[in-house]
Amino acid sequence: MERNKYDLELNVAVRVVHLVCSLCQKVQKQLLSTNPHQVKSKDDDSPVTVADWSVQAVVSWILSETFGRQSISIVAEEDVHALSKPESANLLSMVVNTVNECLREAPRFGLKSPVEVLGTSQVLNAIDRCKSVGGPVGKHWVLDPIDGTLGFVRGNQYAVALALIDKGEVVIGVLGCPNYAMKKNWLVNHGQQYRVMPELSMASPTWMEKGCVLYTKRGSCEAWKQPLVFGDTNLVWPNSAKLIRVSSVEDPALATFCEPVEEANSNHSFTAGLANTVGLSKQPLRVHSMVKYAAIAQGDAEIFMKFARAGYKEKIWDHAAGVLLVQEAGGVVTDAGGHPLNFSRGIYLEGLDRGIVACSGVKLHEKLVGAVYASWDSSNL
Ligand SMILES: Nc1ncnc2c1ncn2[C@@H]1O[C@H](COP(=O)(O)OS(=O)(=O)O)[C@@H](OP(=O)(O)O)[C@H]1O
Ligand SMILES: [Mg+2]
Repeated sequence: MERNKYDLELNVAVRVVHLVCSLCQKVQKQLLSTNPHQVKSKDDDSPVTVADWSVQAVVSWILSETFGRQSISIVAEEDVHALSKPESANLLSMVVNTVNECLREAPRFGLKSPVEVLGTSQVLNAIDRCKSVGGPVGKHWVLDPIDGTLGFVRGNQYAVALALIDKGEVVIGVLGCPNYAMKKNWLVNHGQQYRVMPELSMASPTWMEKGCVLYTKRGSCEAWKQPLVFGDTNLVWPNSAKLIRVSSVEDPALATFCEPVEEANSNHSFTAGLANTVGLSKQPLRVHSMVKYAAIAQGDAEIFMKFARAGYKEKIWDHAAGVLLVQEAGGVVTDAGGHPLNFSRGIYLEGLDRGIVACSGVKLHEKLVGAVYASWDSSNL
């Protein structure tokens, strides 16, 4: 690949993810301290919040202004259906305010603010513009505005995930992880601490001072991590970017394996069986969102496995950014049959064989895929 190809796209994507991470932190703090009405249920009963819609509106507006509203293609998780209902009027006005507050801060992140405050219809249009269905031709931005919404409303881990697909391949991956500090024990402990001592945690000046943005470009064999910026600080490139790399642990007994928190999203007993077969001896690290991919990319964990129930189709926005980050940081990600994930077939990972196995190295990966072959027929999946 040409050396500077996608540099502009990557630069804008990293900046906008920083910008919306600051939005998310503010909304999560408010949500936990005061306002449960900011959470709404979607038709499938999963939660969606002011932050999901606001992040989508901000990212859509910035990308459209930068790359051209007419030509841009964005595939994103949220639609305007629930937000446009008459009973959602308050929520909609909160979203419009949140979007404008956030966009006012854009220059601090090296991005353009709108000349005038955005009105309700402009915000709804920005959210609604993200209805592209992707595919094998052309460029498509792929956004999960809040991945791990359950984690977000619980005061725990979540991620903002932005990727660019070109001709069916993921070429840029950016993951904002506002609650992922520099140490992996935050992954396990911080949600509990937050719930046990909410006032203390929020009063602490260091409470907000955590979180990072990871990013990479296809073929670079490099992945980077920047800390979030706080207060009135400007984002000045390269913002203390550090190279990240997967762990070199190959011994299953020393490996940490991550999986979804909710049994409904991945079969915990099947993965426990695989863990036993290959000799993983640590308890699984159950973490919400694509932070699981982030943990592998930066060497805090070695394995991520997800086996959804039969019939569930994985969506591209839940994986694109994280998969590229793990791969460019030196890891391996495939479906459970050992085949690469296919991001060229629309909004779903069509043809996915059983589940997803992401590892820091080939040896662990081979063992796990082999264990799936050996145990699948006797499982009830
Ligand atoms: N039934 C079912 N099976 C498998 N996967 C599902 C299912 N329902 C939802 N999802 C998708 O899983 C995303 C959340 O994944 P997590 O790993 O964060 O799950 S968990 O909260 O830790 O259990 C979640 O992403 P967000 O909606 O962005 O949070 C969904 O896209
Ligand atoms: Mg998601």
